[in-house]
Amino acid sequence: MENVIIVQSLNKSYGTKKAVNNLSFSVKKGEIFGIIGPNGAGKTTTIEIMEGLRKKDSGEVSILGMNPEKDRKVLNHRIGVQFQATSIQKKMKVKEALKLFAAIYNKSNTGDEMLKLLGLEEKMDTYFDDLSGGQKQRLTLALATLHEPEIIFLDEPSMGLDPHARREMWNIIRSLRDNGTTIVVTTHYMEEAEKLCDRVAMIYNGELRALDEPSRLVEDISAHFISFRSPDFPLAQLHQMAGVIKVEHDEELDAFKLYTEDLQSCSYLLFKIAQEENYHISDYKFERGTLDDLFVHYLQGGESA
Ligand SMILES: Nc1ncnc2c1ncn2[C@@H]1O[C@H](COP(=O)(O)OP(=O)(O)OP(=O)(O)O)[C@@H](O)[C@H]1O
Repeated sequence: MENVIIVQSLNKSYGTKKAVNNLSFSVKKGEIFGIIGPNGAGKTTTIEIMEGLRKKDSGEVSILGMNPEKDRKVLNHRIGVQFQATSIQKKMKVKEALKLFAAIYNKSNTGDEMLKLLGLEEKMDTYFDDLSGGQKQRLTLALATLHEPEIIFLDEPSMGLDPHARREMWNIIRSLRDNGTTIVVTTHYMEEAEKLCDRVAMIYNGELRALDEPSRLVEDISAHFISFRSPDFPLAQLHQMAGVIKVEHDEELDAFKLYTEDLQSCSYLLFKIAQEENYHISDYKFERGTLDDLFVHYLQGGESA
């Protein structure tokens, strides 16, 4: 599949703070590409450089074969950027905001189909400030897509939305993708990354830590674990067990989590030791990790992908 975005060895510092550190990735046409990472990881800086809103220090960024710094005017008509709700005037009506953006993009229509999809038809005469959080987010999405861009950049699109509104937002984003639009989305909701994105890049301290389909990322060895309770299994013995990568222990609950490369042989060993030493095990289960687990693993371990 064709790459519509290529980022190569991107660097950006603010004074002595390195916000983006030698970052490289590419985005394929028609995918939902997630950029995930904790607060301050460099997500906004990266997305704003791609949008042409921020200057890079070094590296290459190609958006639809163009340079976002030099070709910004042309690119503005081919990419859509979802602005933060705070950048829209409170006393502007929905229809006025739509007209304004239509004028900016030289479009005569105000995205009627999109408005229907977003459920905003009834809200045309409502002031922006009187919309609910979900409606505001949907309006900013409508404004970003009015000119039918080929790529849409969304910075935390479901921030502040309740779970129902968040799912609605995901459906809208998926339908844009299904119509051939490429979507780049930053999020720090791991569930959003897992359920919405086709591929995710995990960044931390401005560096790429992992990049793959969410389901393949959680296939990562460290994302599998065994959980059980035991009042007497010595923690030190678990640490020494072959194949164990990490042990978590909740003393209050006598609960353990063993992260392992090999669930089967680790389980065999666990029960073998318990049998020989007469330790007690209960509530035993295998668990497949989620992106949340992987995220915590990378943050704690700090290993590179
Ligand atoms: N204009 C700026 N001046 C100085 N430092 C900045 C500026 N913008 C961002 N930073 C710093 O650069 C780092 C990366 O910030 P950035 O906003 O890109 O991260 P982020 O992953 O989007 O974080 P968040 O999820 O909190 O929005 C942070 O340490 C931040 O404090």
